[in-house]
Amino acid sequence: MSAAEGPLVVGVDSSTQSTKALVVDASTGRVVASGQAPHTVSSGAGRETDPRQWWDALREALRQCGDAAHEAAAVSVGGQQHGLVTLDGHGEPVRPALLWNDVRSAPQARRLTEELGGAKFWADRTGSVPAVSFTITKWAWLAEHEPEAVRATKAVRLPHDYLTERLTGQGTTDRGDASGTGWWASGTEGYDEEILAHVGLDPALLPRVVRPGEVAGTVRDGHDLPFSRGTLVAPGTGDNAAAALGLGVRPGVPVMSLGTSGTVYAVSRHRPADPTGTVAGFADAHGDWLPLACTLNCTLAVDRVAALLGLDREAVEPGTAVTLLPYLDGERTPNLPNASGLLHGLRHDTTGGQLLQAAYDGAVHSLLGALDLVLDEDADRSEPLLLIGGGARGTAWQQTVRRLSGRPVQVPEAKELVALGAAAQAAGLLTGEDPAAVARRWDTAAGPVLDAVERDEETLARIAGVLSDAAPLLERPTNTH
Ligand SMILES: Nc1ncnc2c1ncn2[C@@H]1O[C@H](COP(=O)(O)OP(=O)(O)O)[C@@H](O)[C@H]1O
Ligand SMILES: O=C(CO)[C@@H](O)[C@H](O)COP(=O)(O)O
Repeated sequence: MSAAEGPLVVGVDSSTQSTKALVVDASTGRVVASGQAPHTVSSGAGRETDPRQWWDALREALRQCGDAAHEAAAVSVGGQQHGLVTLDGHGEPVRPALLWNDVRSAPQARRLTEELGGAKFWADRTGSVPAVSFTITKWAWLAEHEPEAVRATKAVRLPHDYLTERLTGQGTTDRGDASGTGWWASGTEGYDEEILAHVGLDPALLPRVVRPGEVAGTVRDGHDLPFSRGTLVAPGTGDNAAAALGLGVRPGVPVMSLGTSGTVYAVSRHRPADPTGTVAGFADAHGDWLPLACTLNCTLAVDRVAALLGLDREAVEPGTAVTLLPYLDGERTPNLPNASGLLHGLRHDTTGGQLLQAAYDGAVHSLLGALDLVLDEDADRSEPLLLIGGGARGTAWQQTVRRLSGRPVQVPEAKELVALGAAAQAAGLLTGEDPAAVARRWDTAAGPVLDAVERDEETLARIAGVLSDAAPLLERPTNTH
């Protein structure tokens, strides 16, 4: 390995299934070392992870990076959005974190929306109508189901805040991740005291919101990570905002991420406020906005269908007339938290490969339905769709997105765009540059462009028809939720 040209920085992606760490040369963007370690998510009715697993996974991922991590001059943590981390007076978790894909708080999401002036009030005030993923719905669920846990809580954090605080000893967050809580007012860019009072959450329990470009703190003594005391710690952010930074996207460029969650988003200069709730009006980590739509069922759901069929995930076959709505975890886009998977149109001659293709089609249909809504009106519709996340490696995913979007699709060669975005934020702290400009200098979005093909309108219309006709079934709770 050749010597680095500039200082080294560390970028972390603590996402739902695993933690990834990259040591990056701040001058060139070259990844000098990397590591990855898994965490577990509970199954059954809820989705929970003990936050201490994230710390242990971070330690293991950094161990895999070897000596390079010791030399880092700055570090930044990107993390899965929305998770509710409740800490006691010693900074220890009161209980496991409730994750973004835990749908038990669906009644609380509905109730909160109604109690405080309806969907338009929420969209105007916070940028988003609270969906089942949002932190505020989880806090309301906890208050109702485990009041003793709420009483024991002395600090409320998001996943990336938890890790950053263990590094610095200070409770901080950033505008990107704060905008996914439901208690951050996007108009004033501060905590919304009326909303907090409504859910009985003392603002003193919340972290300080660090501004873009500001230092969150420095690495403290007494931790078990390979950083030196005094290493700069950047604000960090939610994983989607980190990936937007990591791609250096300019307003109007659409991104689709295929991971545990599926997301579509674009940077915008305008503060979003969609009262239908399809688009979440998040802030980005940069000072702009990140209108975004998110599905709960993406790579894990399609991989599950492949496993049930005993097929490799690439063993798709064309010509399907089957519709598979892969809502194995309930769904958020469309807003059907009680839904389960639904299959329609099965015939004697349907093959396993066609069923698998139907699962891909169903997952991608949900995301594409929201794509136009996250883009500003004046966005250039011929701009390639940037495809990222673990699923973007798969040919079946790439071809499905291409066929159903009718757009050119660009697949960046860089694999870990969330961790790269965090690294760009850390590098920006050292050099005083805009982190998105750092990422553009690193050329992180470079990769092959698959030309546009004619959009498969027939499949899109068939799926939309089944979705609409099956609405009462999809709204009905099943006995597993
Ligand atoms: N070569 C591949 N083809 C298709 N899917 C893949 C491939 N490699 C990984 N994946 C999928 O990527 C997912 C993990 O993506 P990732 O973006 O790391 O998830 P998350 O950030 O949500 O933890 C896995 O669920 C797996 O199904
Ligand atoms: O809830 C959302 C976005 O609103 C998810 O995108 C989470 O941020 C989880 O991300 P991954 O672990 O799938 O990357």
